[in-house]
Amino acid sequence: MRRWRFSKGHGTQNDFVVLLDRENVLAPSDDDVRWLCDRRAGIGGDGLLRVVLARHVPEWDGDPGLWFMDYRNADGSIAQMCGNGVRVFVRYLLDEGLATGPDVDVATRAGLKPASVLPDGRIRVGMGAVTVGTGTVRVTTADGSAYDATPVDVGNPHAVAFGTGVGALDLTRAPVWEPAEAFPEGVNLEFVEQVGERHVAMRVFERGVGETRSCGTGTVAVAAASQARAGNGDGTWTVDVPGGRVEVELADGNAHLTGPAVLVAHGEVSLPNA
Ligand SMILES: N[C@@H](CCC[C@H](N)C(=O)O)C(=O)O
Repeated sequence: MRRWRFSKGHGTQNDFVVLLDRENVLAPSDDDVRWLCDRRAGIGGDGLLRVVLARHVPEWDGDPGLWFMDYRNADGSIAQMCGNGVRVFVRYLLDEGLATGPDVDVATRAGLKPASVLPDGRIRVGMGAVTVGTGTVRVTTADGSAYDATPVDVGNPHAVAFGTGVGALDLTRAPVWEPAEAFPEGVNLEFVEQVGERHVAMRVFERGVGETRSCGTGTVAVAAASQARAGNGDGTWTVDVPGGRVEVELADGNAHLTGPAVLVAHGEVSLPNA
């Protein structure tokens, strides 16, 4: 029987199982990830955050003394980056005494992410470069509604669809995009509604998960695509998601994401036999 210590946390209700694996010995399989993230059979989460020392991660060529965020989607797939996850990861490091704040650097597959805990408790993360693509893809939701969507790279792939009120969207099944070759490894799909000046609301259908209550990289994609579309100069965007609100600062092609991060449970889980 494998018994693992875990924590559970969320950032604007994008929720994660957190596993401390300092010396890289746990090796969760795809099935393990799916089971841990299963809301009925396991603990439940949109993804898994494995906390491992960066020196054990061959693809990391930076400071080996940092903590590496090994992020996995609920279906077991690996993603480059998770904007809400990195805040929860920082909260975990601080609460467990694995780092000292208020500034904490996190190693990720999308590079080094510097984070700071703000006086109000929210966490601000340097997300790095955000690139709004040219052209559009056509995204069709379950009820047959079709939207033009702008590709955006936030380290992981996104497509941001405009021209919809988010309340009535049908995300009960996965939307499809055309041409399919635009995103051979899948894509996170955001749907945006303008709320006010530099203020938008969105819903998201995440690659490897399904509809989630929030997606941090998605909020950055939405802010960048909205800014490009409006022809605005750099500035700070408020992004409302079903699970709360975040702020995205855009400057010179780079983004900072600020939002809450909380841990809600700690325990021990007995995994089914492999
Ligand atoms: N929820 C995350 C994004 C997680 C990864 C994504 N599903 C992908 O496969 O790229 C966020 O907060 O950014």
